[in-house]
Amino acid sequence: MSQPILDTFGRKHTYLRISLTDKCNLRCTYCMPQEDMQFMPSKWLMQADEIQTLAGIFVDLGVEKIRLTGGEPLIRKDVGQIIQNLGTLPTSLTLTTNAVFVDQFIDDLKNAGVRSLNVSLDTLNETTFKSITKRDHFNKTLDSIKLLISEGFVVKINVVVMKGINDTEVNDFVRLTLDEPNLHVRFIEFMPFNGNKWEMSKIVSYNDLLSDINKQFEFEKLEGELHDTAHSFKVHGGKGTFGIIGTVTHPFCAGCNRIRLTADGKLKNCLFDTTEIDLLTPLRRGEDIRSLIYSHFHKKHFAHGGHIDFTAKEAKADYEQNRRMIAIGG
Ligand SMILES: Nc1nc2c(ncn2[C@@H]2O[C@H](COP(=O)(O)OP(=O)(O)OP(=O)(O)O)[C@@H](O)[C@H]2O)c(=O)[nH]1
Ligand SMILES: C[S@@+](CC[C@H](N)C(=O)[O-])C[C@H]1O[C@@H](n2cnc3c(N)ncnc32)[C@H](O)[C@@H]1O
Ligand code: SF4
Ligand code: SF4
Repeated sequence: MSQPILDTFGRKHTYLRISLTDKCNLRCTYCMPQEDMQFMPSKWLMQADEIQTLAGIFVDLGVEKIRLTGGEPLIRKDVGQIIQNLGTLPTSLTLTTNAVFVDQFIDDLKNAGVRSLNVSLDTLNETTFKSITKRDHFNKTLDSIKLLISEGFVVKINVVVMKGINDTEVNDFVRLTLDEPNLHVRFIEFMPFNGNKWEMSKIVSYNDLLSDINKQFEFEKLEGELHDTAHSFKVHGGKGTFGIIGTVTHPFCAGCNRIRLTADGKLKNCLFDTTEIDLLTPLRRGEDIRSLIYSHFHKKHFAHGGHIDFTAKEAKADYEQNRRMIAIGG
């Protein structure tokens, strides 16, 4: 194996998130705020064999876990093949998905050794689902989650909590975990991206979430790893867990091990860093991309592309120039 991907803070980057597309069948307001989005032309996208070659290089540089994301990874026509190809690499493979099309890929997922999927579902109310996602797929999403669990997968539900939208449902989500050992719920603090009308006052903070949950449940904190996005908790007597991803008030940058590859083959060293570099063109030209990868991570900032506090004026200027979440790969 080659040298690992280190930054100047000594963080080792072992977790690769590959975005397969910036397209999606939903229109979640916090992620893709406009209905009429301009998507990347298909010819810009990494092809299945290029994804496999790039992933292989990252595995050689120490990547131990690959997550497919997007946009919606499961709307890509060749996703079944991509999953099967990546399943041959010596890493764990997983996906973050809205799950609407997951029933078509159960065998591909099993054959590729996928054991756990993260599924976005922000509400347990059909009307609220439609107002957040602008689409009518509530029942299909719930059925997909049930199917995944019945097929033996571990499911983590991602809930972006927004004040006045879905914050009254937090304890209903926690209740779902009580009887199901393979179901985990993570509440996420709403983050700012270009055009998503983020304001600090719209987030429900880590502390507020915990005190809300504490009104109905007794729970204990679980041990975790420094690189975990979520702090996890277990309700006394419960079987599953709940977690809080405190992106804004409890950032987890100190343990960051994340590498991002956008659907058009750009390398991002941080979700919020705008200085991405192109890997696809040099790969197509047969050039050595390892040195590009090392040097890009050598320039990585400690947190959030250089800003700890999202409310600072400079941070706002930066996140407004950043890609939308959908085009980064969440
Ligand atoms: N600030 C920040 N937030 C992130 C990052 N990666 C993921 N998130 C947030 O965490 C949420 C959950 O991400 P997932 O795609 O489910 O993956 P994960 O939490 O890294 O995955 P596991 O810990 O493997 O389950 C996302 O929806 C983002 O809101 C990151 O690098 N930085
Ligand atoms: C961009 S989506 C891509 C994968 C897939 N379409 C899905 O929704 O799971 C990945 C994750 O990013 C999260 N996300 C998107 N925009 C966000 C924001 N503004 N703040 C926090 N999380 C966000 C979503 O909730 C989802 O869990
Ligand atoms: S969060 Fe996922 S499902 Fe929702 S618009 Fe973004 S990419 Fe699509
Ligand atoms: S904001 Fe950047 S540094 Fe912090 S955890 Fe996310 S990718 Fe890593």
